[in-house]
Amino acid sequence: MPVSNYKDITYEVGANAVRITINRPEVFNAFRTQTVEELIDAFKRADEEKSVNAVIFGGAGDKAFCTGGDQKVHMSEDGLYGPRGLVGLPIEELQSAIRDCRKVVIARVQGFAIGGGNVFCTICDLTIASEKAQFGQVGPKVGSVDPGFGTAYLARLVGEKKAREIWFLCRRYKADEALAMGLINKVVPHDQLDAECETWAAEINALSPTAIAIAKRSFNADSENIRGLSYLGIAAVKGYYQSDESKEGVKAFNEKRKPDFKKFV
Ligand SMILES: CC(C)(COP(=O)(O)OP(=O)(O)OC[C@H]1O[C@@H](n2cnc3c(N)ncnc32)[C@H](O)[C@@H]1OP(=O)(O)O)[C@@H](O)C(=O)NCCC(=O)NCCSC(=O)CCC(=O)c1ccccc1C(=O)O
Repeated sequence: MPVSNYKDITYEVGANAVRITINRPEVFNAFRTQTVEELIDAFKRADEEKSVNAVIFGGAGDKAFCTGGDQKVHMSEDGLYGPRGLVGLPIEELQSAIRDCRKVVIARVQGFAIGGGNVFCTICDLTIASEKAQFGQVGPKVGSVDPGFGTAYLARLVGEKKAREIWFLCRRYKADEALAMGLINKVVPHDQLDAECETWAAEINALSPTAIAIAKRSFNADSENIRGLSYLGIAAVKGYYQSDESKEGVKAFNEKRKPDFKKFV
């Protein structure tokens, strides 16, 4: 797919990094099938980019990095997002593309990193956040769950107790709390976020690309079993998405009311 055909994202090659940006600020950079397809294409393209060692992955506008799956699109009869992948958008392929990309992927988080957006922060190699950023999971509140990297790998970053708290309470965490729990690498004043990301990318760009690629593969190897778990788990989520219990979560979010899950159990 040529870069000029991207509708939901932008792709730019800078001096120190490729910048991949979700460009759907009107829905807080939530993703739909098209967004995920374009992101897969972009991360594969970045993997081949010879001039830089890093990717800066962000979301357009000031409000959100990414708030996960687009809940307006998810209001479908069959409970799925569309025609591709296990749940109608190939999120499992995108998570793999980010991990398989030989560049250091830096999440640039200026606002909300919620749901699947929080999973992106978990998977990216590094995360740099503005002091205005907020992190959290909403899955069990809106009829969803990530049964792979968003849970099992999250526990490796923040520890089992904290990971369970994140999923079982669905609270929001400020940037300094995310830093303290090990979810992110650095918090900076809002207006210094881009400069900080660029500084990190420039440092990385001075290093050996092959050594970096081997180090990334080696880090990944130790948690590679989670990819298998993820594929099986997301296949199970497909069945859950088709249930009335899950559909109630999506409907309630869109109707701006509290969900009533108990009536479906
Ligand atoms: C981000 C919020 C906390 C912001 O709250 P607030 O400031 O009160 O603003 P709102 O009024 O709620 O939102 C403003 C505006 O934006 C729209 N919006 C926000 N997020 C979304 C979204 N994800 N989809 C569609 N639209 C969104 C909102 O509707 C408002 O628009 P109006 O037109 O003005 O009404 C809060 O908004 C929030 O919590 N958002 C998150 C919503 C959510 O449910 N996200 C999806 C979670 S589930 C998921 O991401 C799974 C996706 C997936 O593909 C997957 C599947 C299976 C396994 C794994 C995965 C995976 O890992 O991704």
